[in-house]
Amino acid sequence: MTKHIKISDFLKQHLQGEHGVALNAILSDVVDACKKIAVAIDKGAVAGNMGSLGSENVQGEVQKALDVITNDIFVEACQRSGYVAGMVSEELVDVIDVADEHKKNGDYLLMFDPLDGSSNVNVNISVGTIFSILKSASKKPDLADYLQSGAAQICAGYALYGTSTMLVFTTGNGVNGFTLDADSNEFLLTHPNMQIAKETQEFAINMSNYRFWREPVQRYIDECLQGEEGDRKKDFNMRWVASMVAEVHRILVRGGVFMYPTDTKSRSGKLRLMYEANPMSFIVEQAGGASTTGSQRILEVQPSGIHQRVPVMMGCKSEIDRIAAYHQVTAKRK
Ligand SMILES: O=P(O)(O)OC[C@H]1O[C@](O)(COP(=O)(O)O)[C@@H](O)[C@@H]1O
Ligand SMILES: [Mg+2]
Ligand SMILES: [Mg+2]
Repeated sequence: MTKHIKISDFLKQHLQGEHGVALNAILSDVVDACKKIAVAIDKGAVAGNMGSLGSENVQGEVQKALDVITNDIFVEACQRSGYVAGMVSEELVDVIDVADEHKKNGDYLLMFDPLDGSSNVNVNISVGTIFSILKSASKKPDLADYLQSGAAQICAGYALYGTSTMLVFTTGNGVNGFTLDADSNEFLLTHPNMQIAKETQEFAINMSNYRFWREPVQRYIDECLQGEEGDRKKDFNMRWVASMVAEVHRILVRGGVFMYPTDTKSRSGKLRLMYEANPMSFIVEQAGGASTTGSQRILEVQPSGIHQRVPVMMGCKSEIDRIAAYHQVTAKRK
């Protein structure tokens, strides 16, 4: 059997330089949180974790019990290192100020979606956790410290609770994937230097929104559907898991594009910039892919709010360039 490197050894070996010590400590806490979340999800109905609560989150979405449980696990675990000054969670309206006694060297910010794809949780389909780390200008961050573009991220990653539990992350030096070994309860490096395939014949989009999309998105999908008989001269396959983490992971492993564009029902898009689109865009770009709103590289979007939404198209670079070009054609015509 191949001997895989443990994530703790990988962090020690690879995280050096300005942020090395802090990232090592923060990521160790993230690893711990994701292991605990995996257990909570795994226990499922046995622990009574699978229902909906009466409450709504900041996005007006009905909260599942696991949305709240996973949020609490993440917040609790990730203030231990002493390096995190504040956090933003999909599940909480306001920023989370980390108490002073936990802020030894706390000038890093952690944005996260504790449970991505939560509509899949009680039908036993893969879900995930997404996180992004920024450096704060101050140990007592104000709103402006949080509102940095995705290009400023120093680390981003996700955990996927699927057929295996995996942790995938980047610190701006490629993308590495680790699988949780149930025997040792350690994440082991199984997917070094993940790269997105240069060509693809697979797209992921919620087709039920077709009639609400703008013209460039309809054009791109129409051409995929025309297959061999159309301009693309090849057949395309489609997937839609409805968990962004699972879709992006599939794209890292076997290629493709993922799209949640703006449409006439949700004019700003559905996905959240700071803890969904930005971290996934950083990972996708680091794996050789691309990511756009249609008119702008996602990592260059200047946030105006911590829960801001954004249209998202990401994956295989040549396909994303094509989609962006279709948006330009429409924009020029106006
Ligand atoms: O149900 P829809 O409209 O297809 O949306 C699916 C999308 O919504 C999300 O589930 C949003 O994530 P949350 O579960 O964290 O709200 C994405 O993961 C996924 O791509
Ligand atoms: Mg999500
Ligand atoms: Mg969520």
